[in-house]
Amino acid sequence: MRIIITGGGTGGHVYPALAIARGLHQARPEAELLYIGTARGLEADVVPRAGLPFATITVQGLERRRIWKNVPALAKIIRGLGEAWFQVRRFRPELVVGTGGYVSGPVCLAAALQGIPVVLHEQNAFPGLTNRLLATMARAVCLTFPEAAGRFSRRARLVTTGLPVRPEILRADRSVSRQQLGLREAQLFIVVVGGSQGAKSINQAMLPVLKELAGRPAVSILQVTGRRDYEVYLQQVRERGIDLDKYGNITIKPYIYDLEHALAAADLVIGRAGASFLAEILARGLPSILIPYPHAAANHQEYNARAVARKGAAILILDRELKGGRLHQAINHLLADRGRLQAMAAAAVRLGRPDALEAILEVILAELDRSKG
Ligand SMILES: CC(=O)N[C@H]1[C@@H](OP(=O)(O)OP(=O)(O)OC[C@H]2O[C@@H](n3ccc(=O)[nH]c3=O)[C@H](O)[C@@H]2O)O[C@H](CO)[C@@H](O)[C@@H]1O
Repeated sequence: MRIIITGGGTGGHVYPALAIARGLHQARPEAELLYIGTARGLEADVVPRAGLPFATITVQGLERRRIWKNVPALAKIIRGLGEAWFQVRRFRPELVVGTGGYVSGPVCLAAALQGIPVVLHEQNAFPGLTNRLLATMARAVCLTFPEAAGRFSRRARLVTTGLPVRPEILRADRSVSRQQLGLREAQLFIVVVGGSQGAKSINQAMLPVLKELAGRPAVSILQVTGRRDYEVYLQQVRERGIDLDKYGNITIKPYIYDLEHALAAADLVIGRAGASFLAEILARGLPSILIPYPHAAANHQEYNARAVARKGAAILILDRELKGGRLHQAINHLLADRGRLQAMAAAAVRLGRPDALEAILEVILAELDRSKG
């Protein structure tokens, strides 16, 4: 059995693709996999590292608003399609899985035109352009958020599966993690993560919160600032007279590699609304305050956050509202209303899809069986 996986550019497309590749490898150890990406995207680094055979094609992004601007790039688009056509012909896969990003466009199109079944995965509540264009050619589109459905053609076959979360996040044990982090039973643990790059605006909005909660025995805070802002932020914390060593209930870090322990121990999460991060906190049933990154493509993080907030699992604050002290208010509100926090956690449990990978594999394997039969 041969399967092509494609998707790339950023981690948001590459990591779900890798998770699906690993799942397929486990479910069908005999399957031969080939990952097709670009030489410039993150996939060129992480896919070979993960030990997967990797091939590249040339791609050219499409201009979304001014369609005529794509004309000069036409030669490159045609070249990419030719390369994709050749790779698909040569490998002769039984199925192609696309997780979005420009590169998956020509690969999935070439496969569909050669009569090879295609299954797509969409990570966001506002679907990406490539997946929207490919949807009707695909046998199935696996959605993370059911809210994305309205943006696809009615002819597309949509299945809500969720987004695969790394196994460490699902496995981490709450009491072990709390013990490791030195948290007391009754202490409310707040984890603040501004996305993998950090978020300056969230850091700034946290300063008055840290000032108020420093030394409060009932609360502990872990704040991840992002590497870029870390040193400057520590300086700002000191300037506010917050002595981290003296109080001991606030920890500030530039980045954490073992986020699974922090999430396993957490009672409340504050963060951006990237699809992976949301899938992680929902899979752990965590209530959250979400502040979508306002410059994400098509403002998709706001759509993600709204989908979660509408179901009662999160409080949504827009980045531009941070200056007015909304974050501080929301935190105080939740600290005073544990019932609300519990209700939000229950809503998060209902939304979480710890079985997302299995659900996606089920769709893929059913398509493989169908095309054989
Ligand atoms: C800025 C932007 O456009 N981001 C997009 C990108 O997200 P991208 O994948 O970059 O970011 P996400 O927020 O979805 O995930 C961040 C990842 O970093 C990890 N982490 C973060 C901080 C830390 O200290 N340690 C750590 O391990 C988190 O566990 C998570 O797995 O693709 C996603 C899927 O298309 C989109 O939904 C996001 O909006």
